[in-house]
Amino acid sequence: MITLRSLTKRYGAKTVVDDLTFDVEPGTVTGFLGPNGAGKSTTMRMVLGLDHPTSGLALVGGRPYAELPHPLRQVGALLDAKALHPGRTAEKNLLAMARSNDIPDRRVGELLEQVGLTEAARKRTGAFSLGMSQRLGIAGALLGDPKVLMFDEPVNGLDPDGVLWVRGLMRSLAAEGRTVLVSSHLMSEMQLTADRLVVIGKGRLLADAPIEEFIANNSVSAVHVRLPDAGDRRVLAERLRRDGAEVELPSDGELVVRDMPVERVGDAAHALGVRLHGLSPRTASLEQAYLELTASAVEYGVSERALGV
Ligand SMILES: Nc1ncnc2c1ncn2[C@@H]1O[C@H](COP(=O)(O)OP(=O)(O)OP(=O)(O)O)[C@@H](O)[C@H]1O
Repeated sequence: MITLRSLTKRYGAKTVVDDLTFDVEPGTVTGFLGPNGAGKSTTMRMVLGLDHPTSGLALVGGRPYAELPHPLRQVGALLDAKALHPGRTAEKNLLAMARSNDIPDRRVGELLEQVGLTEAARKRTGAFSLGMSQRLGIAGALLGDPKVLMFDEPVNGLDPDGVLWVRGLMRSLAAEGRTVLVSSHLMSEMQLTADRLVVIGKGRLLADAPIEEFIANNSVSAVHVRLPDAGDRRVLAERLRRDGAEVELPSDGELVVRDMPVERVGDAAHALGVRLHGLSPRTASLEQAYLELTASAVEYGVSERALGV
């Protein structure tokens, strides 16, 4: 378990992590999201004792990182895939990590195999592609068989096969009861991987919720109705508006209904005797919900004019 309590980090006058309080629970994959510069990496660095909090606490299994006797056996992390010794081989990089934490040498071979790097074991990591470095970084995180894992953008640079592999790995680590915190800007990937989301913006906590609840709370879902008859369309729209729904008529033969569950829309159509060709509830994607929530917390955004909207 990772525990943050009023965690705060200031650089000069700038507060980059601002009073963060949340728990990352075992047995789940928790997605850690936020716009560029929101403070995700700084938060992870504080959990790993690489940055010191200005105030507040960052604990792993109830203790600060500095008090963990064999830290790699308690918490594994991939923060920067290129933070390897470039002149050393993949195997030597992992061996150095293993020996400094009393981890048996045999784990190195096991991990290289698990991440698909057995054939590159004796290559210097300076010549590795970003994807290979990511795999080696993941091997390093898993080396001590830790209960807590943190991955900063783990699919960055991976091919589709690699992305699929990371997704399966995160899910299986959580299924083994481990605590998994993973940051990514790829919303579609997060929607497939995470159980829970923690979202921050400008260092502050914006949301901490199960993924379905997050989407429901931060987006508008709608019911799309298709009707062949224009008269029926008007009659149904009027009735639904009277019953409190917000109704749009975006194109011929279609109604978009908000603020009303699909069952009530269907019942209203039935009561009026109007003929339907389609009735479908549409839920917003995680991406839509995320953009809605973080719109005002984007620090390094592109103006609407530049986007041509
Ligand atoms: N050593 C430092 N000195 C001064 N400012 C820093 C330092 N490290 C980070 N920052 C600032 O802290 C803020 C948060 O950065 P951080 O890398 O934690 O964000 P992030 O959410 O991980 O962003 P990204 O998604 O772009 O990786 C940024 O404004 C960054 O410029």
